[in-house]
Amino acid sequence: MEVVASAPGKVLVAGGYLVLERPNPGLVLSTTARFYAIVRPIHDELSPDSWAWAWADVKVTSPQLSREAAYKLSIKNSTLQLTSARESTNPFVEQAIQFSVAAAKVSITDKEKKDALDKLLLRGLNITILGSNDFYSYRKQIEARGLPLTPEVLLSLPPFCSITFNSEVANGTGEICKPEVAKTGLGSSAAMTASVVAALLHYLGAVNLSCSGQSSSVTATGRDFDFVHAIAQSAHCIAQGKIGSGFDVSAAVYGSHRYTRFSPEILSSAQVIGGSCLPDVVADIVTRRWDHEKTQFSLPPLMCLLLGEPGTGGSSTPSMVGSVKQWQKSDPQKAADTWSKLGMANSVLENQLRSLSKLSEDHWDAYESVVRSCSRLTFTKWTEVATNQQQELVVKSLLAARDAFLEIRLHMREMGVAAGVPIEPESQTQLLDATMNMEGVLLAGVPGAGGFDAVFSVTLGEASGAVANAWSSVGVLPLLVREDSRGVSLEAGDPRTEEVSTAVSSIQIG
Ligand SMILES: Nc1ncnc2c1ncn2[C@@H]1O[C@H](COP(=O)(O)OP(=O)(O)OP(=O)(O)O)[C@@H](O)[C@H]1O
Ligand SMILES: C[C@@](O)(CCOP(=O)(O)O)CC(=O)O
Repeated sequence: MEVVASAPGKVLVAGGYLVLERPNPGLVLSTTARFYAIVRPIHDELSPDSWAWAWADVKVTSPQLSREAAYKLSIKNSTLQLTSARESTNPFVEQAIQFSVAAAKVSITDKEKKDALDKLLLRGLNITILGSNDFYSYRKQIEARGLPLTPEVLLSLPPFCSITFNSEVANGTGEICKPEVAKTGLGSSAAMTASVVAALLHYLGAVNLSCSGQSSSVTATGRDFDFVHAIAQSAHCIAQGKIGSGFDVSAAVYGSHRYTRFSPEILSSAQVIGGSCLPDVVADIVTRRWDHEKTQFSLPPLMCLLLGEPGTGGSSTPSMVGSVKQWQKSDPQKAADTWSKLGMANSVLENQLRSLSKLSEDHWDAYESVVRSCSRLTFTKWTEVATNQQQELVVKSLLAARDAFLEIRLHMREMGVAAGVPIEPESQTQLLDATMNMEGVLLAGVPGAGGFDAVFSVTLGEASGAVANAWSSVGVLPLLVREDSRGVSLEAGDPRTEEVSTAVSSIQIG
C-alpha cells in the first residue's frame, strides 16, 4: 500500500502585511509548483510479537538533498527519537509526522480501527519527499554556465533535480553560516508540511482525500481539508518557531482563495509543548474552533500568472515584518491611514477581479473578445476595443483592477519608505512600471512581503510570452510556474514515474 499526496506553492498577490491582522484578507493564488510526499510501510509483514512493541521505525528520504533520516516513533506518545545523524533532519517534516500520528490517534476512536492503526504504524513509515524544481532558484547555475535566462533553459532541467545550496557565507562574527537552499519564495516549507500531513493522515485512515482530488478544495469535503489544515498549520508554526498569518499553509491545503487568518490563540497549547503531552496538545488543537476564512477566489479565465526572478536577492521576510510592526508602533496614525488605504485598494482589486469572473460566466463572448483584443494592446488603447455595453463593462473592470493595483503599489512603497525596508525597491519599480506598460499586461507587482527576490505579473490571453521575453532580455528569469487553483491532492503514484510515463507517451504520440 502506498499513498502519494501533493500540495502547491503560493503567490500572495494582495494583502501582504495586512493579512497578519484579522480580519484583513489576503488574495493568494496556488501554483503548479508542488511538493509530493510518498508514504509506504517499511516492513511488509508484522512479526507475531509486534503487539508488544512500543516503538515503530520511521525513515524519511529527501532524494533531492541526498538526505536520509531514521527515527523511532513512540506508539504511545507519537513522538520521534532520532537514530541517525542530526544533519539530515528537517523540523517541518518531524513536526508533520508527530502531529499527524497524534491526530490520527485522537480522531480514530473505534477499538478495532485503533488496533488497525497501531498495526499499520508498527509496520513502519517510509516517507519520501520531493519538491518541484520551481521551488528552487537555478539562476546562479544558469549564469555560471553562460546560458540564457529563459524558461526554455529551465524546461531542459530534469524533473526533481538535485538541489544546490547557496555557498557558505561568513556572518559578521566570522563564523560560517549553514548553507541555505536557494529558493524562489513559493512557500516550500508550507507545501512540504501540507503534503506530508495529507499523505500521512490519508494513509493512517484519519481522512479520506480520494474523492476530493478533482474538485475545488475550498468547497470540497470540508471536514477532511479542515483537518489537514489544522494539523499542517500547527506543525508548521511549531517547526518555524513563530505564528505568521498562515496564508502559505492555507494555500497549500485549499488552493487559490481569499484568506483571513486564524486567531493565534488557537495555538497557545501547542506553543508550550513538552514532548510527552503531544496527544493532549493535538486533542486540544483539533477541538478548537479554527476561525480562518477561505472564500473561493482565483484568476478570471484567460488570465495568466507569470513569475520572474530578478536575481538581485537578499530581503528577509521576518526582518521586513519586524520593521513594519515597529513603524506601526512609532507612528500609529500614519500607519493606520496607510493600512486603511491599502485595505480599500485590496478590496477594489478583489471586487473587480470577481466582476470579471462573473462577466466571463454571464457574457462569455463579450468577455473573450475584449480580453483577446486587449492582450495585443497597451492599456491606453483598451477602451477602444469595446463595441457594446457588455464589452464596455469588461474593459471598465480591467482598467479599474489595474488602477486599484497601482494604488496598492503606491501605498506599499510608502509603507516601505516609512518603515525603512525595501518593500518595492526602486529597481523593482522600474521593472514593474515597464511591465505594466506592455501590451496585454493587467498587473505587475512584488508578491507577499515584497523585496528584491521576485516579481509577478498577471497577463491577458497570450501576452505572457512577450512579457517573458522582455524580462529575459533585461536579466529577469521568467519561471515556469503558473496558477493552478488546486490545493492538497491525492496522486496516482510516484511523480517521478509519472513524469517518465508522460515523457514516453509524448514521444510515442509525437
Ligand atoms: N526537496 C526537499 N526535500 C526535503 N526537504 C526540503 C526540500 N526542499 C526544501 N526542503 C526543506 O524545506 C525547508 C524550507 O524551509 P524554509 O523556512 O527555508 O522555507 P520557506 O521560507 O517556506 O520557503 P520559500 O522561500 O520557498 O517561501 C527547509 O528545512 C529545507 O531544508
Ligand atoms: C508579510 C506577510 O504578510 C507576507 C509574507 O509573504 P512571503 O513569505 O513573502 O510570500 C507575512 C505573513 O503573512 O505571514
